[in-house]
Amino acid sequence: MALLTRIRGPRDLDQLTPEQLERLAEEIRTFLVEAVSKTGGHLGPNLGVVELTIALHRVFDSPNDKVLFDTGHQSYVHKLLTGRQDFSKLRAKGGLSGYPSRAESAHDVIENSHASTVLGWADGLAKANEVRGRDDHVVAVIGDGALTGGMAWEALNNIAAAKDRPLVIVVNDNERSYSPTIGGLANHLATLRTTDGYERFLARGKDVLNRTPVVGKPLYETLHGAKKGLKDFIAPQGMFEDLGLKYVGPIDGHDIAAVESALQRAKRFGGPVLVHCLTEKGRGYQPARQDEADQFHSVSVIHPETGLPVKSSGADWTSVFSDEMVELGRERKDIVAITAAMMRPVGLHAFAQEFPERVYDVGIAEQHGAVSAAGLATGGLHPVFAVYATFLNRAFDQLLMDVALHKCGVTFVLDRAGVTGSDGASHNGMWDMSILQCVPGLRLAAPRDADQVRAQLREAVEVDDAPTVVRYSKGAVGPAVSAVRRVGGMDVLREPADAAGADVLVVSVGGLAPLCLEIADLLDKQGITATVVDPRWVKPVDESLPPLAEQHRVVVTVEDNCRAGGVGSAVAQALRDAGVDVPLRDFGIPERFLDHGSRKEIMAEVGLTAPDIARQVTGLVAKLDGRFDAAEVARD
Ligand SMILES: Cc1ncc(C[n+]2csc(CCOP(=O)(O)OP(=O)(O)O)c2C)c(N)n1
Ligand SMILES: CC(=O)[C@@H](O)[C@H](O)COP(=O)(O)O
Ligand SMILES: [Mg+2]
Repeated sequence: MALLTRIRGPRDLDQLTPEQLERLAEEIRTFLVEAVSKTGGHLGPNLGVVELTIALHRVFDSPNDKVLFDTGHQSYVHKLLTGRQDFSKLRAKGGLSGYPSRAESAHDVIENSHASTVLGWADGLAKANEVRGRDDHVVAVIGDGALTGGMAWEALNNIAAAKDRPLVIVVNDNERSYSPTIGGLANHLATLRTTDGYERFLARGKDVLNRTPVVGKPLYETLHGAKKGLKDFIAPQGMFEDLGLKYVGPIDGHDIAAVESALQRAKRFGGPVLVHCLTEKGRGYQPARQDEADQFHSVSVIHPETGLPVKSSGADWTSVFSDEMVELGRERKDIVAITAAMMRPVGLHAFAQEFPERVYDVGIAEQHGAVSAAGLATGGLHPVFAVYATFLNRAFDQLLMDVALHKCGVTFVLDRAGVTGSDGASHNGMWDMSILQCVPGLRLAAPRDADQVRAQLREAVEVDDAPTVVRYSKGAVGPAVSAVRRVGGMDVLREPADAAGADVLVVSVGGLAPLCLEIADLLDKQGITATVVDPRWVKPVDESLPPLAEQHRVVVTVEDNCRAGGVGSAVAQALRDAGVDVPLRDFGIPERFLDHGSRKEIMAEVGLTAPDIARQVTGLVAKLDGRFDAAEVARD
C-alpha cells in the first residue's frame, strides 16, 4: 500500500504519474477486498468506482468543489482519498460510517442513503453558487439504478432548464441496481457500450425490452432505428440532449485518463453536462464479478479468497415471508408482487422464479410501486409490495391518496422494520408505525414470530378494500412465542395466576415479544405481577384492549418504532376514548437520528432493554404505592 498510505487528501493525487495512478487503483482494490471482507459492506459498488473516484478528485477540488454521491454506498474510495483509511470498524459503533458523513469530513455532503436524491441536491447547490456568485463546481455521481427513481428526473427537468448554470452529472453506469436495472431508460442506454456491444445489446435487448412495460417496445424500435440509420450512440445523446443537457460519453469508467479528459471538458462547459461512464460492479474481484445475484452489492463478513460468507445466516424474517409468498402464489392466481429494485433482499426471488409473469420490478421507484399497486388492485388483483420500511416513507402520499382513499386491497410487506443499525440513521425502519397511524382504513400487523408472519400475511391478503401492512425486523427471526389465550384479536402471551388483579399490562409489539416476556419476569422478581399481550394488529387498536387494560394498574407499550405517534400513542388515545384512566408508559425509539452501530448497541442506547424498562416500570408502580424510595431507585 506504498502509494495509498501516501494519500492524505485529494491534492496528493496531483503529482502521481499515469503508472502510479494505475498502481494506486490496484492498491485500493486490494485494500477494499481485504478490509470489507472483514467488516462486511458494499464491496461490489466500491470496486466499480475506483478509477472514477480517483479521476473525480484529480479534476475537481473537494471540498471547495462539492463532490456528491447518490445513495452514498459507493463512497468508500472517496473516503480513502480524503484522509480516512482506517476501515477496521466500518459501519460499526465508533467506526467509519458506510455512507458519507459530515461529522467525519468536510468532503462529505449528503448522508442520506435513500436513492435518487443527488441531482436534487446538486440543483440546489448549483443555484446557491449562482445566487452567491461563487464559481465552485458541483459534481453529482448517480448510478444507473438511482437514475430509475422519479426524483432524479424531476431534478433533471429543472437542471436542464438552466443552460448557463454549471453542473456536472456523472452517471456511474454498471447496468445494475442489485440485479440488472430493468424497466427504466437507464438500463437500456447503459448497455450501449461498444458498436459490437450494441449488437449484443440489440440481441439481448429484444427479449428484455419485450418484457419491459411501457418504454420497452417503443424504445427498442427507436434504438433499432438508430442502429439502421443513425450514428450508433445517437440514442444517449438524443435522450439527454433532447432534455437540454450536454452529453459526454459513453466513457470507459475504468480508464483514468479518459475519465479525467471527459471531466475536464465537463468542468469547462459552463452549463449542465452529463458524463456517462461505463463501469463494472465488483471490478477486479472474481467472486464479485461471478456473483449473478448482485455482484456483491452488499456482503457480510466473507473469506477474501473465495468470497464465501464466514457465517451462514439462519432462518430470517425475509425467508419466512419468501416461502409463504410462494405458497400463496400457488393458491391464489390473483396475487402479484412488486419490488423496487430489491427482488432478493425483500424475499421475492423465489416467487419471481415460479411466477415470472406475476412479479414487477419497478426500479428504484417506490412511489410508482405504490400507485401501480392501486391500479393492479383496481384491475382485480391483490398486489403485495415488498419494500424496506424506511423506503416506504417515500411512497406515503401514494399509499394514502391512491391506495387508501380508493379503498384498494394492497398489502405492503415492510422488511427491515425497526432498528437495523449498521447502515446508519436513514436505514432504520423506525417511522412506519407512526406515519401510517393516520391512514384511514389501513390495517397494520406486527408479527411476533415466523408463525405469525405466515398467519398475518394470509390475513392481510384477505382484505380487499383497504391497504394492509405487515412489518418485521432485519435478520434472524426470533423464537416461536405461543399464546396462552386469545382476547379479541390479541394473543395473551403470559398472565399471572390471578389475572384479574395483575399490576401491569405489557403491550408487546411484533418481534419484541421475547423482550417483553423478560420484562415481565424481572417485574415478577420485584413482586409486581404482569400480563403480556401481543395485539398482533396494532392498527386499529383492538377493541378488547381498553377493557383488558382496565383490569390493570399500569399499561406499558414496547415497540421498535419511533415513540412519537407510534403504537404507544395510539393505545393511549384508545384508552382515553374508552374512558379508561389507567397510567400508561410508552417505550420506543426516541425522536432522533441514530448513528450507525449494531442493533443490540442501539437498542441499549435508546433504553429498549428488559432491565431498563423493568426498572422504570418498578419505579412507576412504587410511586403508585406511595413507596417513593423505590421510585427514586428506579429513576437512578
Ligand atoms: C429509495 C431507495 N430505495 C432502495 C434503496 C436500496 N438500494 C441501495 S443501493 C441500490 C442500488 C443502486 O443502484 P445504482 O444506483 O445503480 O448504484 P450501484 O450500486 O450500481 O453503484 C438500492 C436499490 C435505497 N438506498 N433507496
Ligand atoms: C445501500 C442500501 O440501501 C442497501 O444496499 C442497504 O445496505 C441494504 O442493507 P441490508 O439489505 O443489508 O439490510
Ligand atoms: Mg448501478
